[in-house]
Amino acid sequence: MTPLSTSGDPRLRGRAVKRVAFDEQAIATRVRELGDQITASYPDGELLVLGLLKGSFVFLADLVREIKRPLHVDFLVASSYGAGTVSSGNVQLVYDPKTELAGKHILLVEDIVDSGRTLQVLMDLLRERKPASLEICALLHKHIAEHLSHPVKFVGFDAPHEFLVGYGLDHAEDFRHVPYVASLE
Ligand SMILES: O=P(O)(O)OC[C@H]1O[C@H](OP(=O)(O)OP(=O)(O)O)[C@H](O)[C@@H]1O
Ligand code: HPA
Ligand SMILES: [Mg+2]
Repeated sequence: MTPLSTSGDPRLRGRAVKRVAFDEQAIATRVRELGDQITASYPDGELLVLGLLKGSFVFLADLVREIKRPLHVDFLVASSYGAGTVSSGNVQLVYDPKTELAGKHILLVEDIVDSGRTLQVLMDLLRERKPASLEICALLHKHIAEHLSHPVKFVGFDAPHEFLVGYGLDHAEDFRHVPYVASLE
């Protein structure tokens, strides 16, 4: 972990950051590696990258620019944390993509896998749409999910067991625009 002075960062609303888990440079390097891995993994055919909002919006924007093959992008919106720091257990699908999924290679992009409840609900739903393949790419994985029926094929970083913010991740909607990933005091 990088000890870092973020006390003067005006994006933090005066909240103290306990530590920076992944800084901008580490994230950029890892996203480039993930892009290369994904580029090399897919055969011909239609690749649809499905971003899970809101949390994945920053990661998705960086990641797709590192995937060197044709692809389309669409989004899902799901929510279960609200203003809390633990899953409510109630995963609400707020927006369902209109794009046809049948016969396409679907890559679901997540910011973080924590309890795994979000992925469990969404993977069951997406599988029913008969894609040619269905895989997950997550920037962060806490490796505490007990009931994930589908392995996460592409993982950016193993994440510490702390509540993290930044690079798309929020606490009560704050901090999504912070360019590094940090844990809060
Ligand atoms: O593995 P889990 O315990 O289900 O947690 C992971 C999910 O929780 C967060 O979403 P949130 O409900 O906060 O919505 P958001 O993406 O709009 O912030 C996060 O962005 C992931 O999608
Ligand atoms: O650690 C986290 N931070 C932000 N959002 C989250 N959603 C699940 N886990 C987290
Ligand atoms: Mg959230």
